[in-house]
Amino acid sequence: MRVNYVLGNWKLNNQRKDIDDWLEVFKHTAKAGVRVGVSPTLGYLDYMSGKCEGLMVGAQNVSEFDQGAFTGEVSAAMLSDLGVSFCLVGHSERRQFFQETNEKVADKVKGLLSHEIIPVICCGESQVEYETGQAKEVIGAQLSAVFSRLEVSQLSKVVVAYEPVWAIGTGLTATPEVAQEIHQFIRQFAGDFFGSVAAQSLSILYGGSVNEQSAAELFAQPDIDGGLVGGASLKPTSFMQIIEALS
Ligand SMILES: O=C[C@H](O)COP(=O)(O)O
Repeated sequence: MRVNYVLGNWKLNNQRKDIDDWLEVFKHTAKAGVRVGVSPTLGYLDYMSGKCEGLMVGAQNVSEFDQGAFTGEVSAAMLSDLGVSFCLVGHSERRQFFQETNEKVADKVKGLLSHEIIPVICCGESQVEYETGQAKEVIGAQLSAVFSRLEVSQLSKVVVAYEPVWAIGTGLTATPEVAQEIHQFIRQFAGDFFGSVAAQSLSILYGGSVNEQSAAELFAQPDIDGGLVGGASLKPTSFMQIIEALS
């Protein structure tokens, strides 16, 4: 049985007062097999830690380096020291604006695993790649860089998030059928590397304009194991309804 996740990505939003207001409203009752978390910006990780029972705190990025003269970076060891449970890697905004390559993503995943932080490996195609039928090829290249450096025993310790770039922040959610087709492809692709039994243990989340209206139908798909939620996670009531949709 796979673990299901609903993870919020607050991106470059929410200062202390906003976090206090969010936590005031957000209520969460733990459900078996479901993990819930949010990722504030780096500066507020410590502030968020331990503020809400059953709510994991995650980071949005990590350095591929352990330590040294790398101004402005934060290592996996430091995230672990701050009590971080999961960390996004390879988010399309980092690939697009911060030159995060497939190889860097693979290095980051290795570093996070060595500190027992769950890497949430983001992948997904651009609009042009989607329209020209290249989605699977692009996602395959993104994931093979990571999978080729993992042991089979590590597959259940990572999470993959499929986030079509054209659906992020646009209000254009992929249809449940389109999302399911790609999730099924990702699971088969993992199976080619690690075997089909191991691939069944891989949690694959969908991200891209998930909201309280679209969540239930997406999460009902057999290979969709929850969501990575951006904009809607900033509103605690919406985020709670999205969590409720995962039953
Ligand atoms: O990490 C989250 C994704 O970028 C999705 O963002 P969104 O829900 O605002 O489209």
